[in-house]
Amino acid sequence: MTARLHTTVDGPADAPVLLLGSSLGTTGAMWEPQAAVLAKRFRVIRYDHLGHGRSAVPFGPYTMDLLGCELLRTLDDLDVPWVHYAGLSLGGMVGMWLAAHAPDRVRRLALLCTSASLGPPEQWRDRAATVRAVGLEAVADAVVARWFTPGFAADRPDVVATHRDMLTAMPPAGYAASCEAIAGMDLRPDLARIDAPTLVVAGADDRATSVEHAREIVGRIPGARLAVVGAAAHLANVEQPEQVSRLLLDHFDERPGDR
Ligand SMILES: O=C(O)CC1=CCC(=O)O1
Repeated sequence: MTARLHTTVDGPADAPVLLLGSSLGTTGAMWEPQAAVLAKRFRVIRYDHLGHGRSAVPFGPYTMDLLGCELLRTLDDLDVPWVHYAGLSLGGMVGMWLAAHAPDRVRRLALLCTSASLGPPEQWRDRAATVRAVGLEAVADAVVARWFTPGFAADRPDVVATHRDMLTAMPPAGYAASCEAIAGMDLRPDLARIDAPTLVVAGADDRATSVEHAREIVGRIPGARLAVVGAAAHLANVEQPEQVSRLLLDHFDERPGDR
């Protein structure tokens, strides 16, 4: 089967690949605040999750295994043997899956505003049912309210509107099927197998995946480090672009002894 994920590529062809995975209800455009600065040092590949943006939208429900296998297939198609990987929220969940199930493909890992188990499952199944029945408008205000702090939302209504538009443009079937992947996810038993050096980043004001979720991941991945970004909600890379870019550049710098 050919890969079904839409990708965009920036940066030098001979630079190490940095693969960026985005949040539920967004596309690779979510990484716009980091793309140019990261592309000076890396070949930056952004992908849209299955069911999102310009990727294929097969029938759901999806699972983390499906999302992860689809990404592996995409790397095979692009002839990319290994990557550095940074993922936010759903992107981080897929990153944990990838680093645990295909350790030879992930050299260094950054997990932002994410969780290894984000219950209760019923809440995700309810959201999926609502979106299938009446579309994304029905959930958009509540979702976007968790993406940004109230102060940022008041200062930058333009940024909020751009991201809200991204969310409501999602194919409802793909968004709903992805909610079901989160409902069925428990990556906690996989985390001890991750051997890629890992940075976990939390937004201090993130109500979707709180600092406690980050601490749980740090506690289970050997050697993982935690960074908490102040004045940031769920889309911390959008709200605090410079801080997050700096954390990623520092973390993905090649170190002596890297595989
Ligand atoms: O959409 C939300 O409520 C927050 C979220 C959970 C996983 C993800 O990618 O976003």
